Amino acid sequence: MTTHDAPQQPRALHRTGPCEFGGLPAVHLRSPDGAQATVLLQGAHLVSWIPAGDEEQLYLSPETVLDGHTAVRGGVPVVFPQFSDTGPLERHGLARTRTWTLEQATVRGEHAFAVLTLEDDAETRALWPHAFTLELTISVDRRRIEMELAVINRGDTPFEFQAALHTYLACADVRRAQLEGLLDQNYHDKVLDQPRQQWIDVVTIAQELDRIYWESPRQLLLREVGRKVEIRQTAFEDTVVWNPGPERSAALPDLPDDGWLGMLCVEAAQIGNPVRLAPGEEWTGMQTLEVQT
Ligand SMILES: O=P(O)(O)OC[C@H]1O[C@@H](O)[C@H](O)[C@@H](O)[C@@H]1O
Repeated sequence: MTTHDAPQQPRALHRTGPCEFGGLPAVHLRSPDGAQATVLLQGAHLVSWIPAGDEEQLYLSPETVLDGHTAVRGGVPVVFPQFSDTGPLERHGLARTRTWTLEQATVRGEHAFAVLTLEDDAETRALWPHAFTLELTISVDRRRIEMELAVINRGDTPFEFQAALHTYLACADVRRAQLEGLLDQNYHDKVLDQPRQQWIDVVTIAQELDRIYWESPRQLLLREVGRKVEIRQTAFEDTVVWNPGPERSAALPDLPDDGWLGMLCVEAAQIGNPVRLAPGEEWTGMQTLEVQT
């Protein structure tokens, strides 16, 4: 099935609580002021964020496969415990294709939030032999969304992991968008497979771009005509900026040929220094998006 655009009732009618999205189990959030978000249980994958009085801020490919186990193209995939193909696991790890448990979905004060968890099982231990709990808390209010990923070592030996919140921001036309705030930053250019330094303050997209900015600033700004989105991260040390450009967009089966024009991934990531967690320890990282007026 490739339809994601058919939540079962008009979005405005959804309240905070379990729902379906494209036929899959999901949870919907709606804060008292009307900010909304929808999260699939598969991967704890945020597929929609609509700030109060505004429009959709995330890109979700109309050609993504929604079958409950194939990686979803767009929204916010959770990457864990391996970034991309840097290790032996499936690309971007094992969290995005597994079904998480919805622990809580509620409205408190001005916020609506949901908590989803994933624990190791025989299948994950066969791939990655560690006892862990992941907890993703997503909270919306007004013009802001916060995504907090917690990783807990529940085993009796230490483990190391990489992680990312692989956010696909929607763009009207990415060729006219600017990502600001990365001046002077060192990065690894994955397209050229070379280390580089950012020598102008804005990143613009005209073709494939795939970069890991090391120990990046905590705050960036995506600017388009009539729109500014602030992107903040805490604890995540690195930031990945990715757009497939026209050729890869045409080659990816779950993205329309012109899909690259409508998206820019700005990912809060922990790649260069994998986190080492001793038994019982917990690590928490957060990405916050806020639409500026
Ligand atoms: O197609 P996937 O597995 O979702 O990955 C998408 C992209 O994710 C980015 O994080 C990587 O830097 C890219 O190299 C990769 O192509």
